Amino acid sequence: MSDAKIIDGKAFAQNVRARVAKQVQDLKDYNNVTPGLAVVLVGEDPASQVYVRNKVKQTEECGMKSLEYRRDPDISEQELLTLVYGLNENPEVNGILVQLPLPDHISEDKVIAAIAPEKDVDGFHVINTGLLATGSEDAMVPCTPLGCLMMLKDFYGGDLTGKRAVVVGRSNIVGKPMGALLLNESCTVTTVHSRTQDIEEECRRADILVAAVGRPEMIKKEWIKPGAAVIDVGINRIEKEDGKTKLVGDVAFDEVKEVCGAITPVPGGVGPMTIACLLANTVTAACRQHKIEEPKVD
Ligand SMILES: Nc1nc(=O)c2c([nH]1)NC[C@@H]1CN(c3ccc(C(=O)N[C@@H](CCC(=O)O)C(=O)O)cc3)C=[N+]21
Repeated sequence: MSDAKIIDGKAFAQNVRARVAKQVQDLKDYNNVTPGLAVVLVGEDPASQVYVRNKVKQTEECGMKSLEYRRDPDISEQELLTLVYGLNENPEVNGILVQLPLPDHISEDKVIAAIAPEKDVDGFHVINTGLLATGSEDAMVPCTPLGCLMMLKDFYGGDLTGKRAVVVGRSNIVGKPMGALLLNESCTVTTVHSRTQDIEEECRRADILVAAVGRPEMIKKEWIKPGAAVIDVGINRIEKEDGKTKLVGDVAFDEVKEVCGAITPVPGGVGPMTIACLLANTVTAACRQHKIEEPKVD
């Protein structure tokens, strides 16, 4: 069997961002609109800081306005809600992202529910979840699943009809919306999780396997149907023998790439696509708010 295609998420994301930059330029030139993305970061989690810095940098590189709101971890829930309400009303802000997780004393559900659904570029609001579940084009689609879908469609030449898709993990931010998206693409979708009886056997049936559980290198070669497309959403920091840390996915990349047809690496796979899709969603949101015909995202 020929070697698996290593899907270059970094290059793919660069393409998406170039397209977004062009759309932003058109919005400025023809509609006098500059899309704006507000990112809210509570606390000082170093990993979150890195993501936020990347988001801000790439937002600006695409020609959009970036607004950053950093708050101390002891901010009250009410204060955070008030900040979100203000962003809902701010006409310069087309997209709002509140970086998760939030400190324990703040209800993530309440904060997400406070975001105006049309500015919810994460696609976490129940209005958007519901629109996605009912197959509506109007849904804001969560960035990570959207990025995964774009890479899968590219690999399969646009059509996923009839493929057996197995999603490993049932989180609200990845697993569930990923399953809904693949179902909307007419895949036969199975979601497996920690209570599934024989995960390995379920996975072996998959033409498309999306791993989003947060368990380092859990998915082994024997779990893979030869030729399958494997999308690795996991980002796990593990310690090497020499004491240094490295990033690995939920998939045992080196062995799985021997049997699968295509695979995304970690880093350089899904992660960069997540940010690119956030920028694409912000353009979509800006178009909808200004009643401008929106560009196709995938
Ligand atoms: N409301 C909200 N929306 C999010 O989308 C969100 C969030 N909260 N909280 C945190 C997670 C995490 N996340 C990542 C995005 C890009 C990379 C990324 O680009 N990773 C690089 C590697 C980065 C590194 O070296 O650490 C890669 O995979 O190649 C990683 C993680 C978005 N998140």
